[in-house]
Amino acid sequence: MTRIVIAYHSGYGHTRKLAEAVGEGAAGVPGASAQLLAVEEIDAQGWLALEAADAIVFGAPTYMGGPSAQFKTFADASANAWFSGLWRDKIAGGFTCSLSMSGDKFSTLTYLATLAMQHGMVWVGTGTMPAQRPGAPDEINRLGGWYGVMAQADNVPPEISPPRGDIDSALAYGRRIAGFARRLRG
Ligand SMILES: Cc1cc2nc3c(=O)[nH]c(=O)nc-3n(C[C@H](O)[C@H](O)[C@H](O)COP(=O)(O)O)c2cc1C
Repeated sequence: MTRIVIAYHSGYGHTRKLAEAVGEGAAGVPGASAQLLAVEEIDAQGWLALEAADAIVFGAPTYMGGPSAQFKTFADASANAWFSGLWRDKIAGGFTCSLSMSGDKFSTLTYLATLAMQHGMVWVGTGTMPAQRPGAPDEINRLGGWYGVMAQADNVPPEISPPRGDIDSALAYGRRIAGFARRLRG
């Protein structure tokens, strides 16, 4: 079984919707399993799950132009795994959600990729074609993100926003990550 762990923080539930979709997409690939890990609650079991993973997908909301402080606390704590090379050669990816269409989401994604590179992981982008109608709420990759999944949520409950297109983007990304993990890690 190829193991995909989605290590995410979500303050108000919007990024969690993406985490769930990435997990659903990944778990739908034959031979793959997915586990969601809320990084602000991580314990010894959680660190072991990350160590055993074939792929880790990082998710954080964009707060003040970067990943949330809770995610950064987790990233800093991952220095222990870094010292021993525990995440080396694992597949990696990332996603973020913010209020504005841009909102400096790219800054968050580049940070997540940098974290993966520091750990010696292999980053996988979305590989998605641009939306036919950019910005349309039901379109996959409506915001044109290739580094990782970009989502936008209005200031409403997560059941309403981010819209279908962003959820579908996260589903497709989960499938892509699991596919790579299957091929490269077995
Ligand atoms: C402290 C804070 C900082 C934020 N900074 C940004 C920002 O830089 N860009 C943006 O577009 N939205 C920003 N937002 C809005 C959030 O990114 C947005 O509400 C997102 O959907 C929250 O995701 P979550 O529910 O997973 O926490 C900020 C929200 C908070 C609470």
